[in-house]
Amino acid sequence: MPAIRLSGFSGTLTPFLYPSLCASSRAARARLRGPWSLHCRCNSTSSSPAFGAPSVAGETHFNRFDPAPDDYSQTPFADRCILTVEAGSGGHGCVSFLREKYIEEGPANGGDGGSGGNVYIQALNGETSLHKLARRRLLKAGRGKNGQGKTKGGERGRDVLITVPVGTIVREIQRHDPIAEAEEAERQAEWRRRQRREEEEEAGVYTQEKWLVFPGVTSTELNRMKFPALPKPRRQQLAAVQPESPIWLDLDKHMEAPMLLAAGAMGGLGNPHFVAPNMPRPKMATRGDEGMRMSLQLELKILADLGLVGKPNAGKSTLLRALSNSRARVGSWAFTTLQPNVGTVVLDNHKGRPAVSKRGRDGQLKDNFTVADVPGLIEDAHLDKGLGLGFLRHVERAAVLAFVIDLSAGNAVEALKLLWREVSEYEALRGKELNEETERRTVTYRPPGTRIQTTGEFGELDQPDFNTPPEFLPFLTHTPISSKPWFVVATKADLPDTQTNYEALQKYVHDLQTGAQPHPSSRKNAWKRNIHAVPVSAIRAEGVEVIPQLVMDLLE
Ligand SMILES: Nc1nc2c(ncn2[C@@H]2O[C@H](COP(=O)(O)OP(=O)(O)OP(=O)(O)O)[C@@H](O)[C@H]2O)c(=O)[nH]1
Ligand SMILES: [Mg+2]
Repeated sequence: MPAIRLSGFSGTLTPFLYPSLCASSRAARARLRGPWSLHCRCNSTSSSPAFGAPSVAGETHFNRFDPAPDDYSQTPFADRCILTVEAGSGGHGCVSFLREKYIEEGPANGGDGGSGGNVYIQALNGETSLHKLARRRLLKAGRGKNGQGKTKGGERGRDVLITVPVGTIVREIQRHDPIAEAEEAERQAEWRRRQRREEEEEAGVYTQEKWLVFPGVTSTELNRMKFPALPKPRRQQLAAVQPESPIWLDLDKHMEAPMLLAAGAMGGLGNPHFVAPNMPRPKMATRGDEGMRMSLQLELKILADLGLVGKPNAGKSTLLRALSNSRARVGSWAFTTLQPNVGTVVLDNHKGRPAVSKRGRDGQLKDNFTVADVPGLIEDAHLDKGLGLGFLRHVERAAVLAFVIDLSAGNAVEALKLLWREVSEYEALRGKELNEETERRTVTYRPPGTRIQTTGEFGELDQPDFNTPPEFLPFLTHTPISSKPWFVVATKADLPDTQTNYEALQKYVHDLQTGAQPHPSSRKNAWKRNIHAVPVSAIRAEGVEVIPQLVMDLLE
């Protein structure tokens, strides 16, 4: 990583914005810029009006960085939704008998019902939002087809695949699992049988939800019919790889293959299953099981490389436009941005191929990075004021944070301190939440090999198997926000009388590095190395060209 010293840094960045602050050489500036420059930004500065020249009164001059309020594109976006998923029900078994010439009363040949479709989930890099799922609300896998005569099994139900963006968290809210209920009922019945010391199987009875009978059976015949004991509740073999309940998934990586969420229910049994010496031609089959139903809460926490944190109207969206091809909405009022925008900054050395030389968080070579522009943050945002928590959630996952400060809107140092106060209050809240969650998981976790046995009225309590070594739950981890690398983007530097404000900010940032000032988050392990205050004019795309290099170095 090329060493960037603050003194050299400040001098090399400022000549066109603040010529008087410029002290050091052009060579240092070239070193800082690195081999990259922005893919699409280079000639945009020349098209902007001359630096410092006041715009002609009455003339409306719009460009990419200072667009008209209605010049934006907004892709539909949702970062949370509640979804009900239903695994497919099984098809019914079939009651049928062989019919052939010269065979008067053929044997039973009803096929089994097909099993229901499964529900899968997959996090994909191409997905960006949960809005499609938010609209659907209920996703149902297909029901298995019924069995048919001539021992033809029913067809399987259609599977359902839920595709979500990388960074989605899936939490189970509630579930209705008919098989688990049937298993529980079976366990209770077993226990009662054992109490009465009855070894022999109890004869079954006719229940409409469980049994299907031959269509020609009359009600008197049905009353006299003997039913075998109901078969034990069954699950597909696939159900073994289902995540344990309650589901809590953090899909923070691109998934090559889908993951099973809920396996479809088994189909019913055809009448050949009930052939017995005393019942050679059974006139009954079982119905297919009902599919499992779950309510899931999906939450997308954007996994951008750079998160822009700033007060409303600070110029975050303009900065995103200046850095990437984004068409985020820009307006001269607070809360222009109501939902996060993500832009991609492509690093290009103008040789037709990307300059790939840095490795990202996952060790992969990176030729671009993503920037998340989130709604502005006001005082007490951590108490959910303004758009508060809704956006702080996204900041939490960015690898690097850029605090965007409007130099023309009062004391820049105070503004930076306020932003840090909100962010660190949020961090404290999250820490508490995480501890509670870790505790919750510790209590409910049961190591593998533990079996539930049933004795006593409510069944025997869980008896951990002490012979198998316990498997520890992975700790819930997250990088504290304050220990993430960060820097300051002092924007609107083109406006008059912003120089002294910038100088004060720069001095404060320098003092943070040297330890002369405490870190604004007042945390112990807060990031203090390589903090820079970059003056930019996003509206003219000036000064922003050093940001990609800075971000790539910090990402490394
Ligand atoms: N002079 C000047 N004006 C700027 C600059 N950057 C942004 N602005 C203006 O500041 C206003 C707010 O810009 P936005 O980019 O919408 O600010 P924001 O931080 O995204 O605002 P919210 O989405 O409301 O949080 C707009 O009128 C911009 O034209 C700059 O570098 N110089
Ligand atoms: Mg905005």
